[in-house]
Amino acid sequence: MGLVDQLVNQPHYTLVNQPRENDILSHKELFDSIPEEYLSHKEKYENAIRKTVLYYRLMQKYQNYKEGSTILDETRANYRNLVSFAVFKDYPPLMLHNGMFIPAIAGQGTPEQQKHWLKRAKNMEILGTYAQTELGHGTFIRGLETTAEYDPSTEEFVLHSPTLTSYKWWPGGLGHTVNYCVVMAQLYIRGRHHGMQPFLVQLRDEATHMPLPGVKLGEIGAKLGLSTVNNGFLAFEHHRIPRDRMLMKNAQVLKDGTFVAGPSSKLAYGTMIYVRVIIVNGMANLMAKAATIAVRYSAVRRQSQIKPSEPECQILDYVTQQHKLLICIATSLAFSTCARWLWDVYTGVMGQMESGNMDHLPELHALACSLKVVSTMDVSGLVERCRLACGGHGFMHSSNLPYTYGLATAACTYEGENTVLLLQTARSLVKAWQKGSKGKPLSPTEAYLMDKSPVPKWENTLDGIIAGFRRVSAGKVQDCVSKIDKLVKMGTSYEDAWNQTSVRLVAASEAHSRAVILATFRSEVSRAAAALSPPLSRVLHQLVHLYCVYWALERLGDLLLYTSIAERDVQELQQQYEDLLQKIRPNAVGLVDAFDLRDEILNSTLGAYDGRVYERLMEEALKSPLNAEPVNQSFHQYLKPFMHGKL
Ligand SMILES: CCCCCCCCCC/C=C\CCCC(=O)SCCNC(=O)CCNC(=O)[C@H](O)C(C)(C)COP(=O)(O)OP(=O)(O)OC[C@H]1O[C@@H](n2cnc3c(N)ncnc32)[C@H](O)[C@@H]1OP(=O)(O)O
Ligand SMILES: Cc1cc2nc3c(=O)[nH]c(=O)nc-3n(C[C@H](O)[C@H](O)[C@H](O)COP(=O)(O)OP(=O)(O)OC[C@H]3O[C@@H](n4cnc5c(N)ncnc54)[C@H](O)[C@@H]3O)c2cc1C
Repeated sequence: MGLVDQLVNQPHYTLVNQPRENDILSHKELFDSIPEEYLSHKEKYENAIRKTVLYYRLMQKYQNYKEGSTILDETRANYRNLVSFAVFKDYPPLMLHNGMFIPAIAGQGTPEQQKHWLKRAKNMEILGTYAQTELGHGTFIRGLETTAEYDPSTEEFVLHSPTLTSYKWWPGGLGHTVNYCVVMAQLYIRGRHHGMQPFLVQLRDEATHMPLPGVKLGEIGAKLGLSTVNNGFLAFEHHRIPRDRMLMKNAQVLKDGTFVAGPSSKLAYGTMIYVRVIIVNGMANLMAKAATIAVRYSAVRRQSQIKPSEPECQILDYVTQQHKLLICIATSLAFSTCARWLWDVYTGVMGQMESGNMDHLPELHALACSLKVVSTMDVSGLVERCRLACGGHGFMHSSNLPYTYGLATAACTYEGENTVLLLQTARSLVKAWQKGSKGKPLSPTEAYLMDKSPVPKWENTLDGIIAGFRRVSAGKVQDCVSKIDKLVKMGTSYEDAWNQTSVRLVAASEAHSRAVILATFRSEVSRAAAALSPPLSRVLHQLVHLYCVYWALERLGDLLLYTSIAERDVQELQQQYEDLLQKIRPNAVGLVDAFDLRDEILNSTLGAYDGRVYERLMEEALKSPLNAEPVNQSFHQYLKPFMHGKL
């Protein structure tokens, strides 16, 4: 399928745009008569639960969950991600149920455990989340304090939260929604530590929903965004669970307390790799949504004149507006192509691991970390740019740009804080450099690090730019290795040398990510474009070209340091960039229309297909409860006495 065909015909579109009678979005009871901004914190949550139940009942009715079709395939189709944007401006309270609870069982449970628990979870008979982070630790997993002590006399695990900082803190849906969860806890058997293991724990009575004895639950309070996700806290007071509740696909605990280690202790972290891979595609969706809103609004909004003799122009005709927004279209496509490529890498490595081959897990971990970071970092920044590009109306909740920013920026922190994950990829790059320097073969995505050929003459072509980014990455990695080696030779410990080099390591890791993304975007579009009409192929290649030139101009300093790019090349690149803006401008609206995001999914006064921006802004304004009466009671209660000197 061609690239844009993929956009328009992705499986989720068959679900979302299917004939009316089966169209989830045609059920208007899913939508709010009163904008949720005017609800209280508690009402927002209760309304989200109301819509969640409706939404999942319709999903179960309309979506063809083929028995055996894994949640991974369904989530990959993305329809849940997009359709849920229609029903919930923020994520639903059950985001973690599908996003991590089910994948954790699928990835960490034995076949028997999967058979029993996946069925109940997918039928929504039980609702779950993934509880790893604690009040005191999120990044440093080895520092997590929740314990699971095995008692062979009763064949049970005793879960306990020894300190306030050991309280599980953040898991979505944990506060009041779910009744089960996968808890990551430090396993101890007869006083011996066996690392972090996953446990499937019932938290609430299935009939009364009351917390079970020894389980303390609550929600963590108001946040920047995701106000309906019901992030909560959880503490255990010597809470006992049966032995068969440890998810034992990788490591096992036998009845007598014998611990059987899995092929790698890091397999317990597998759910995080899966989610990082999924997040890249989620970012592509958020970017498509924000770009559609901002580009359509920029085609409707007329402001000021380019020539005094002419009427006010579309703000999209300002080259500065094109500079702000056309990269957003390209970015969405870049991350959706990279997401599919990364998903294929992920499923390939998972398949190899099923047959015991762990060789490619480190490369997958490094790729998942780096692409999760760059996609969340770029999209957060560009969604905010879309908001700013819409002026005052972009600041309205009814534009849906502030909510979209909240969804994007949250992903910079969850599933691995971005700096920490870039350092993980840097760890892989330094190891690759050291390995390659000994003549050992490197993984496909890191092999370029060993290109010792002389720096070639710079070329202002896609090949030239991609090769340039690889030179930057290799050069940065080499500088990091040299600095670390130099510090160690001066007597600094490796760990301190690593820390003192960490700013450069993060930059090297980002450079590597950009080299991977540019190369993947370019090759995936070239492959897809072959099946497309020449005009469509041309505009997609223009977007790839724009994306590569944009990032070359954004990273000029690095290119000047590590390649032979010269001043005249830079002048030419800048001109290429401006020419591309001019070429793409006529197709800008058509390109965002090709994302095919229905009005219900955009949920935006500025981005609706009919362009009735001003009428929609006024319609939304009149929904404010304050507009129900001409004089608010506070005038008589406070202002009038105050203004008359009586308060
Ligand atoms: C719109 C966007 C969304 C779209 C839809 C999304 C749908 C999904 C819904 C869910 C969304 C949100 C909910 C968020 C849920 C969470 O946040 S869950 C909690 C997430 N927490 C983390 O990610 C913690 C981050 N910390 C870590 O991963 C580790 O602590 C860290 C890697 C930072 C360090 O681990 P250490 O134990 O200190 O290990 P090191 O010594 O650094 O490394 C040891 C070796 O292990 C390898 N490693 C580390 N992690 C992994 C892994 N995950 N998989 C495989 N291998 C791993 C590492 O490379 C080292 O290997 P080496 O020794 O170099 O060979
Ligand atoms: C919206 C949202 C939803 C979430 N949902 C869940 C969930 O469902 N389940 C769950 O288990 N967790 C969840 N989390 C928690 C999330 O996974 C953690 O917040 C994340 O892993 C970061 O850990 P932390 O908050 O402890 O930050 P820290 O790790 O304390 O980071 C704070 C700062 O310290 C820096 N830092 C930390 N370690 C290092 C290091 N080694 N080197 C350099 N710098 C470092 C970081 O870069 C950062 O700048 C969620 C978080 C958010 C925001």
